[in-house]
Amino acid sequence: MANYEAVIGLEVHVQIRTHSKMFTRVATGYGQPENTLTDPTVLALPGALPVMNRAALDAIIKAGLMLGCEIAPVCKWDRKNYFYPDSPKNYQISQYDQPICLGGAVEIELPGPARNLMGEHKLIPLTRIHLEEDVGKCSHGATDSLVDYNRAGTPLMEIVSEPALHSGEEAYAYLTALRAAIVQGGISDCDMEKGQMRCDANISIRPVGATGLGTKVELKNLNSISYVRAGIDHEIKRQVALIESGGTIVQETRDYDGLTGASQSLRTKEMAHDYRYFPDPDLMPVQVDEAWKARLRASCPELPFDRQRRYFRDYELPYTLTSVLIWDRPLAEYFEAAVKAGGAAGKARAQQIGNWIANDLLRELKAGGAAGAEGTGGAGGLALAEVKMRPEHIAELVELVESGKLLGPAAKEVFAQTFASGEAPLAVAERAGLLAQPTDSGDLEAWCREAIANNAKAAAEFRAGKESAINGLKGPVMKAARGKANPREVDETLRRLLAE
Ligand SMILES: Nc1ncnc2c1ncn2[C@@H]1O[C@H](COP(=O)(O)OP(=O)(O)OP(=O)(O)O)[C@@H](O)[C@H]1O
Ligand SMILES: [Mg+2]
Ligand SMILES: [Mg+2]
Repeated sequence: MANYEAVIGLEVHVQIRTHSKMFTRVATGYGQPENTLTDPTVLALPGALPVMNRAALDAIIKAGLMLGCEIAPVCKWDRKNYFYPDSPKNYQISQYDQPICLGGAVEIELPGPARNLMGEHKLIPLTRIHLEEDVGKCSHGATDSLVDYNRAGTPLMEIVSEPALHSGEEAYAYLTALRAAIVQGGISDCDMEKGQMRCDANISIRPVGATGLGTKVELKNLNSISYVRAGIDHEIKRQVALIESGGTIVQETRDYDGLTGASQSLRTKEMAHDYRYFPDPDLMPVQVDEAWKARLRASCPELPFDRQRRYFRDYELPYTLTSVLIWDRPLAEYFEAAVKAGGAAGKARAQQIGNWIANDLLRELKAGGAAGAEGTGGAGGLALAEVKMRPEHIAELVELVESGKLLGPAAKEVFAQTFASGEAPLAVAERAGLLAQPTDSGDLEAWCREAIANNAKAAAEFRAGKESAINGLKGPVMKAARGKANPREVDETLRRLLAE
């Protein structure tokens, strides 16, 4: 293994979330009764003609702009000819030599040395992104086969990477980042279980130091990001073992079974299709002008890693907290709304605000039963939009804690009640008697003087410059106050008396 380097390029197919199909107005959908989402165009009845779906074009241009692609001023449609029952037209409309998006890159993060440390970032260059139509679905029985055309004609974008990945781990990071960008851009939900995102991995190996490319093997049917990682690592080992035992790699397509961890050949190069691409005479080329691009550019959200850099810079958030927030756009926007609601103090308290969201709010969301939020592995459970606790409530809660009006356990209780009812934190705390008792300043001063007198050593240490020695005095004061004193007032009073 040490003598070989793996080279991997990924082809990722993503179904664009549109109401209607790519070239006709019949609805798209999943889980409907078989062959109900069809019409003469989908079924390729004689005389039916395709009409482009502008929403699908908008979505792919947006994806291209988010990933830094060049948007071709003119692109065209080609027929990819092959016969298989899942494509009733006998060809698939795709884009061959003039795709709509060229170049671009996906920024990835590899696992860090520890969970709380950021890993290495890399830019994985893209070759192209083009638009095509999805095919139907065949189910093969023992003696017969059935075909369902509901999926046929769904807008599908194919994102092709350069052969620039080198391990299953890198492919995993690439798919994670790509999926987040597409989901956060509102282009697709990328649910792999529903086939909304599918990945083929092209894998070759070469001696370390070589620059040419080895013979590639294409792995198909990788239906989860973890299976892609496992399938690639398995294929790299298989190729190295084959070469080391004196064999040669044949160009072929293999099927990797994520459950058994084994792969088998589906077809070799000799059986590869000759697609006889030619321009589709029924469709005009597409011209994308500056105004069209500008309109979509304005709708592009910030990419997760750009958001993370902004959180480091503006709020000095710790890495672990940012990596909870950035992968789920509604969650990140909720956090930013809470910081904003905190006004001038919000920015300084961004970390406390983030902690309540990442720990307490997410725990409640996950425990909730409603439909998933964004599907990026973030919130899950209850959707953020349905939550009664609003961002301003988090800001108010943090303000109460920071000003010493709410102590730890009481703050948790207020959180639980606000989450359940949507009643504002201050109102909850007042009604339930959870506010820290305003201590009589005379009492507080007396307790503090007593604590200083009874703990002369700690007092002397503090006066000599040992900052932490003050904690040794707070305990006795709190005890005298039966835990009800405002910690900030205790701190201030002790400091004032110690400075006398
Ligand atoms: N020798 C190689 N080793 C690893 N990856 C490769 C190699 N050669 C090409 N690739 C990668 O394989 C992928 C080829 O995808 P592309 O869609 O261009 O062609 P294809 O697989 O022949 O077409 P189809 O869409 O019909 O499957 C790209 O991601 C590319 O980076
Ligand atoms: Mg391809
Ligand atoms: Mg391919």
